Amino acid sequence: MSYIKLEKVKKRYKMGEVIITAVDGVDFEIEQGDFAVVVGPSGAGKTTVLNILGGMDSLDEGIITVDGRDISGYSSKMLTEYRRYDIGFVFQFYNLVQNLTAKENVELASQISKDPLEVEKVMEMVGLKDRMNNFPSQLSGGEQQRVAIARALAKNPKLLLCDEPTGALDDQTGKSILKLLQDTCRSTGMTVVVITHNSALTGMADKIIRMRNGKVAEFIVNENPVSVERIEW
Ligand SMILES: Nc1ncnc2c1ncn2[C@@H]1O[C@H](COP(=O)(O)OP(=O)(O)OP(=O)(O)O)[C@@H](O)[C@H]1O
Repeated sequence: MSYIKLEKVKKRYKMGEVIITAVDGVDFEIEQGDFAVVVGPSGAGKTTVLNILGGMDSLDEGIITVDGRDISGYSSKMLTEYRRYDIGFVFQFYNLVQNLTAKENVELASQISKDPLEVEKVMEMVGLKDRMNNFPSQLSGGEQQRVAIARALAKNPKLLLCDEPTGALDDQTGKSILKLLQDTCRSTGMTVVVITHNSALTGMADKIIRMRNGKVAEFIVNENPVSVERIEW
């Protein structure tokens, strides 16, 4: 049994009289410790899949199993716990609390975890040991994203979900963030799923899920993922 398994997952949104099928029968599997990339054009359904996988949205049909548990059958209370303890999220625009320091932003997450990692260690992991007491406005975009990653990692989640984590960053900074995510995946064995519209990222992934019109257009198992440094943007 795979660590993550989606079977015939469907999600529709009703906009007045119109029904939009955002996810239209999606199947894929990801193993524990995989670095997986979900790639595809705008509107393909990538964010919807990630939100469902992270317990932030419900599905209409299908089954999602994570670590042997059928989360598609979860009540809203169970989903809250799932989000709190099992999932780390990283967003495009960091979503940091502006009047808290970098360290305090990370502590916020570790405080609600059952089995948190040590905050100072995580700050060191993401390369921000010397910037812990800075506020978000005193940090560059790349550094703010490192804080956001530290915040997600500090919870010690089963799954790290990243929605366009480099979308607001220049190419070099984006690469350094991807390197951090890939290194974290390799060194901790954490399962990482990254959404992107940038096909260049596929070379560094173990699993590539290419989406189009709410469906999986292509699923690739990459036996020889390369390091970020070798990716051409
Ligand atoms: N809350 C919502 N209400 C109505 N329609 C929605 C909602 N969320 C997503 N959709 C629609 O579902 C489809 C898939 O959207 P989704 O955001 O998952 O795509 P995406 O691949 O992540 O695109 P992008 O790269 O632009 O973020 C789109 O047509 C979108 O307009």
